[in-house]
Amino acid sequence: MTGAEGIVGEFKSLKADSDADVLAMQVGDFYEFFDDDAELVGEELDLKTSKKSSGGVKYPMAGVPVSELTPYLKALVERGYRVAVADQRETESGHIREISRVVTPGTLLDVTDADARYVAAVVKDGSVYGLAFADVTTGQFSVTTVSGDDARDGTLTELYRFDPVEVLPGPTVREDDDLLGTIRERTDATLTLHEAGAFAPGQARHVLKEQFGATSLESVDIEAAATIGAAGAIVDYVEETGTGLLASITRLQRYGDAEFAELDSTTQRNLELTETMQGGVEGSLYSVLDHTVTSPGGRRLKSWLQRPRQSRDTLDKRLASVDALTGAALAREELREVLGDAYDLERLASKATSGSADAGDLLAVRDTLAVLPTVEGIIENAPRLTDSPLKAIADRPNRERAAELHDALDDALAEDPPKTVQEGGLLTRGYDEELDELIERHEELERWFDTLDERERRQYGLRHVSVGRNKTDGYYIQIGKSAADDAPDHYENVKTLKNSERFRTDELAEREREIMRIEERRGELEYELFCDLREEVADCAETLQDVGRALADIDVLASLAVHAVENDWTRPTLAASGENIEIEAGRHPVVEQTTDFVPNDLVLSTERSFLIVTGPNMSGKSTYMRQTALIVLLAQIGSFVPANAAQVGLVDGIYTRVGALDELAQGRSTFMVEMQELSKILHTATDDSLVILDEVGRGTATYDGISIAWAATEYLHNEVHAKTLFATHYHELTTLADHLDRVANVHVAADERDGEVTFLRTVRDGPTDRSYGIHVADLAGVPGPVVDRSNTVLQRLREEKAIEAKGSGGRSAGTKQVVFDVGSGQMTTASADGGDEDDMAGTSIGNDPDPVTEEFGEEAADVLDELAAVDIAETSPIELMSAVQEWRDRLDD
Ligand SMILES: Nc1ncnc2c1ncn2[C@@H]1O[C@H](COP(=O)(O)OP(=O)(O)OP(=O)(O)O)[C@@H](O)[C@H]1O
Repeated sequence: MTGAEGIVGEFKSLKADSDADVLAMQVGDFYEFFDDDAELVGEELDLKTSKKSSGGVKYPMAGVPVSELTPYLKALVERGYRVAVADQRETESGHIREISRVVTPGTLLDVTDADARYVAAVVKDGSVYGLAFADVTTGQFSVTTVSGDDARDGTLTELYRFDPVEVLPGPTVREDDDLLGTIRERTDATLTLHEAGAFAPGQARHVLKEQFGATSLESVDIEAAATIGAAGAIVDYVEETGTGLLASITRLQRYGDAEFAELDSTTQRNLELTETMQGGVEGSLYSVLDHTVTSPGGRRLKSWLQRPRQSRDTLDKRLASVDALTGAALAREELREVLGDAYDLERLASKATSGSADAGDLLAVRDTLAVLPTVEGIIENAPRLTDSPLKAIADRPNRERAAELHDALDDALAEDPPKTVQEGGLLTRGYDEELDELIERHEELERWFDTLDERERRQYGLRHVSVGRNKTDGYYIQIGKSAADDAPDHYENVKTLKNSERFRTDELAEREREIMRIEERRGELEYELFCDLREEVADCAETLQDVGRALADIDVLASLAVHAVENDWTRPTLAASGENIEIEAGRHPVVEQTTDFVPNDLVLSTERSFLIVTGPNMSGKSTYMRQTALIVLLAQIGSFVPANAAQVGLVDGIYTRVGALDELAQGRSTFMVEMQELSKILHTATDDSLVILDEVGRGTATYDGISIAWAATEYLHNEVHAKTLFATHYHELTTLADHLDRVANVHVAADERDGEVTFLRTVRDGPTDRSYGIHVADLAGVPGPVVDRSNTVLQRLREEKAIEAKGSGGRSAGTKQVVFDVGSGQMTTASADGGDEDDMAGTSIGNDPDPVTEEFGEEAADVLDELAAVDIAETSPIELMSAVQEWRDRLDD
């Protein structure tokens, strides 16, 4: 087949056999795109397209030189396309073209950004979800199983955390439009429908055994079929792309709930861990905390922040290392300087295993391997560091193997190798005997050519003579026009130029043949030797990953130490779950960077586990609550914390409910989101969790809001027992402290003098004595009549309703039945001796209903009875509203 149509036909049939969006087909020295693909590439990459016409049909066509394909591939894949590459191979009967690989977002190796690039698989098996995440650029491969009531949410949280670039949904996930839609919404990932059979547990198990070996698969002990399916599908997929990346995936890591403290995607966003609510990195906790000097270090710090730990042992080790590093300033700075020379070893290992590493990459491997012993030396020379767990981190990798590989690379590689690997110049003298001979002979021949003009001049008395070489003419002797007639007879004229003539001789031709033969052989041999060397590096992938991870850990720990020293942070004391959280002079790690921060104390204990935080707008309630969450989180990644002293009873999860900024864009009402988040917290938090609620109930009518906030407080206090901070402007809620054992009030103080409010930023015990809402409106310049009218309306509203508070679950004998009268601001209580909830509900308010009947009549007494019988926790706000409306109507009659 020749001509455009033949090639286009071949292109189309190869394309039809692949499931790629775009095909790049090699035709000689170019990769060509034809037809629709040419148009797409032309448009997306601004590549010039031309028309090839054949047999009356015109085909759009675009091409890039073979050596320049990579950046185009990368650009296409980053725009979400799957690109198949068909290479041309010479055979005895001509050339054939075959698809050699399919590059996809999750299998793109040539990346420059520091972030991890995960391809994820999600499999659903009834209510159990299996998840697998592979970063082919570093060989990281993690799997987990999510089950239980909130499995779906948990799955989405994991996806949010890993933020994959490509997701392979399993067959049942594909049928779940809702889930698929949410995955699309939550990640920017390309969804790829990989062959359904690959997700089947039997086939998946087989593939995993092939990849990791039967024993290591057993030791990882994955039980859920869904998880096996997800892990197997990824391995199968990566293999199918043909990119040779599979070899970099050397270890299967399973992680489970118990290891990490729960930190759902909402909380990660609310606490602005790795990006701010507005979406930028600047201003996030990560941006403030990051002093790492390598990109793997930065990646590691980010993942620590997203995955706080629960294991005291792990955390104590990290803290001890940070502690040692804070006290060894000189060694710490030396370490950071040396680490600065380290490259991204995990990524380099992947490049080696996929066969795409060039000589520069192998030099980077060598140089990074050299960092390890230097790091060890620094640790050994600093007694504080030697005695810390840092030593064990540096000792973790197989150092002997790493040293051997380093030496092998050092012996082999030339110091300044070319970018391409097929032109020679990659390896040093003394590495290979044959190569040395070739190089020597080559240099001899070069010398012969270099001195040829001089010899010819001398021998034949020639003038204006020089020797040159170019691609078309090869070597030649050039004589200026004026002297060209003097050329000896055996000179064969090969070209006439304007001012000169070019000649060749038999001897020159013979030497030229030899030098070309040598050059070809040298290129081949160097390439072979280089490939062997690259193989050797690939065989050490696991060691390289270990070294890379150890260096990244040390980088993060040193970074945490730097931040602690520069910001006067302190080492927290970790205590068992359930123990107190006590913070002395705590600060907000991000706000303190830009503000003259007023530190505050906090105690959350078993006796005082629920704090209602009140205070005017802008006084610092949110900041106080967030700093508490962040201090706990920092302690649970093994970092020092912004406080004078801190004891952290480890938590099993941090849950937050604060304002939702971006949900409206996703078509859900703000209030709906608020309630969904609250619901999730009430369902999942435990007595070992930390819960932060910021103005829950604000998104709806005031009394609906108060009712919900009231009931949620009771539920968290009575049922969940989580350590909770709840900021509210409903200062009616502050009375709960008098009646729920573990609830206490704190407020952020403000000073009001001569109509001027000064924010003191100091947190004090007790509730605020008054609401400043209208006052703040006044300060903000709201017109006087509106402010005055607001005050009148507020008074009127206060005369309207009464709310009932339940005691500690109503279970224990002698609990109090509490009624808060919003109008008077008074609480009345009634004993519910030994009764269960129903008995209690039946108890009427006040000690004696008769005076009510006497003064207001029977209807009023009935209404009060009904009011007392309402179970707030079980009644929807709407029902409550209509009941109140009905009571009012009855009392008005
Ligand atoms: N302890 C502190 N020291 C210094 N500045 C603080 C402190 N706490 C808060 N601030 C500053 O006050 C500003 C307002 O704080 P924050 O948002 O926490 O108030 P808030 O009481 O939650 O307000 P609102 O009720 O309106 O949501 C913050 O942006 C911060 O700059």
